[in-house]
Amino acid sequence: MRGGLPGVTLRSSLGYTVDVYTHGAHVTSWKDKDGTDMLFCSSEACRSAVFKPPKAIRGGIPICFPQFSDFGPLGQHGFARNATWEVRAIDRDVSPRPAETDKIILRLSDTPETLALWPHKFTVLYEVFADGKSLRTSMAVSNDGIEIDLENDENDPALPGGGGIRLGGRPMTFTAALHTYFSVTDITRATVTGLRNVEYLDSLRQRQKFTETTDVLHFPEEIDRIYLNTPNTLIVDDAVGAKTMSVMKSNLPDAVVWNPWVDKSAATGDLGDEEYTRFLCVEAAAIGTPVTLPPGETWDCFQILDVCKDPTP
Ligand SMILES: O=P(O)(O)OC[C@H]1O[C@@H](O)[C@H](O)[C@@H](O)[C@@H]1O
Repeated sequence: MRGGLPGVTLRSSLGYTVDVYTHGAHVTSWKDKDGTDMLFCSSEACRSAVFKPPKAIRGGIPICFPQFSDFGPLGQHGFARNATWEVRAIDRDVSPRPAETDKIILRLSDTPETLALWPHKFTVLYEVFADGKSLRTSMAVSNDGIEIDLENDENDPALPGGGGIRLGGRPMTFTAALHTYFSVTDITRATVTGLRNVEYLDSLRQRQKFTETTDVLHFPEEIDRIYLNTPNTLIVDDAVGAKTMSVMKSNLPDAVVWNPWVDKSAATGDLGDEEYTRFLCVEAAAIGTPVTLPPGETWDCFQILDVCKDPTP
């Protein structure tokens, strides 16, 4: 694995491979059997790809949690992408249909460092699943802020009110995104379909709200938008390389569409000057309405990335 970091390569029954690192629970590639990557990852060749924790990896699927962008007091995109996650399970060909599934489950929970930044006890389980051509990533966030009131034991009939467990933790509120960098051959020829009539916040215009008028979105310039309450399936078309990918998302109502274009690429240390031409971020997200999770409860989401049309050889 790059940078000598710990990680695994998942393999699907159709010969697809998916690289996952414990640093950031970061998926960095999703390749077909011919080695074509559906995801972009900044290349070592152009002094980019910094695989040095705690810096987040540029490309693949960074996890933005518990904060998207600057929507709160934490650092940009929260701390999950900078943290080292624990491997909970690796499932290699153990299903009744051999070679049908190959997955890893990673876990992140509060530490003294996260509690100093974000005062909540939590667990995130993140599952990456290479299934045929598709790549499924799912996340379950639990609010572990439960306090058992030992003074109020339900087995003690002498206590007033019948006793019981008191949930003394506080609700926790967060925003999140699966910040997928799709690989495209030429950004000026790539498109995203499925956002017509969807309202968006334009991050390049003080996050003012607009409504998308076009069904097939093209990219002739920088874009940084948070589309709110989108359809659950969006299509990313590479056009030139002729590969077409879909994003199917659940419990992630929003979608960020981002490409930094010339000036911001040049100003981004871990991105080659020309690399903006080769990716398009479409990020399944929960931003417009932050998630508020009561103590003891769990919130789940997932995205399934699929190849609708194979790349031209
Ligand atoms: O450079 P970072 O922190 O990885 O963020 C990349 C981009 O991430 C996108 O999700 C944001 O909408 C952009 O505003 C931001 O520039």
